[in-house]
Amino acid sequence: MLKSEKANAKINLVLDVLGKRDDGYHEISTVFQSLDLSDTLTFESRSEGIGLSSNAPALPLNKDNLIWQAAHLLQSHYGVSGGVHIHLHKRIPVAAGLGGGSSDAAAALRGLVRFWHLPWESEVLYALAAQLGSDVAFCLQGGTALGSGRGEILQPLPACPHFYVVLANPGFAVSTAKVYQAFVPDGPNRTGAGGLVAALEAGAREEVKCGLENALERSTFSLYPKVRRLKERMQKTAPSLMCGSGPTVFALFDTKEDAAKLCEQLKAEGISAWLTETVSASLGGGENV
Ligand SMILES: C[C@@](CO)(OP(=O)(O)O)[C@H](O)COP(=O)(O)OP(=O)(O)OC[C@H]1O[C@@H](n2ccc(N)nc2=O)[C@H](O)[C@@H]1O
Ligand SMILES: Nc1ncnc2c1ncn2[C@@H]1O[C@H](COP(=O)(O)OP(=O)(O)O)[C@@H](O)[C@H]1O
Repeated sequence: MLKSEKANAKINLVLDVLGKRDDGYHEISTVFQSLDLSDTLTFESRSEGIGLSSNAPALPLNKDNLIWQAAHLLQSHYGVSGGVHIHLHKRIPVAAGLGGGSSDAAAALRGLVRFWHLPWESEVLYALAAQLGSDVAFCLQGGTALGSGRGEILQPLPACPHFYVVLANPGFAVSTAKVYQAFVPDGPNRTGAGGLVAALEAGAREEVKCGLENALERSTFSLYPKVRRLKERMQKTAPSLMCGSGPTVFALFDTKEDAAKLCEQLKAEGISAWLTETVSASLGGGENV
């Protein structure tokens, strides 16, 4: 029997960079939010090893793929003797600030726990997630959460009010490591995550829109001025922010009609755009197919 698992994209409603650590990572404070836009992983039994296939030609189908790494970590930790073939149906743009690779890795962990009939041991899974990448722990749970440390320490937050979300991508990939490297602190005047957390606690949707902030924008904008122009274009219509390390920009809408209108306008201007929406926790959507 084939089994499948959804891997949802994420955005950061706030991303504050607090400083550089001795291990080379940056200490951050971020509000993660899952989106409905997702990849799908399908699992099929095989006698040994880990096989990968995908509809995305540019992605590695070997140990460089985060799905392979997640499967390998789980197999080794629990001494699983059988193998698996995993097909990735990619819809989330790659290296776009939407956490696609991290979410695929988290979906591989969730899906393979069921597929191999392993126990759901949260401590083990979150430790494996943190080894795979800073965003993988959030992608394991999804919904709305406050991330600290390098992003892997999570605190639950009230679910974000529902928004339709337009994503626009300028058509090139951005290296997360390069963006963090280019980060220069901007002094003590940062708002940080506090305002947005308060807005979520009050369920105040207008305050959520006003609280959007991403400290990595300056680095990415200086490396890729086209991303700044894309944000300025979107900001004319709705509250907008760069996703993670970029270069995708998102805009928040109350109505599907208004979101669809911007999405169509962007496409008419030759910009890749998607219409999606925020989703609350309980990710996975695993099913037998
Ligand atoms: C910027 C964010 C915001 O959610 O997302 P993306 O733009 O990648 O989606 C994350 O912090 C990215 O997390 P993730 O993509 O998992 O990064 P990792 O694989 O752990 O790290 C890639 C590289 O980014 C840098 N890095 C990452 C996280 C962090 N807190 N500080 C860092 O300096 C390090 O140079 C690291 O080698
Ligand atoms: N399953 C995967 N899906 C996407 N990217 C992957 C995957 N496995 C490894 N990668 C690598 O991870 C890097 C970051 O991709 P991605 O997670 O999509 O972006 P971001 O970190 O900007 O959210 C890319 O360079 C890509 O080659």
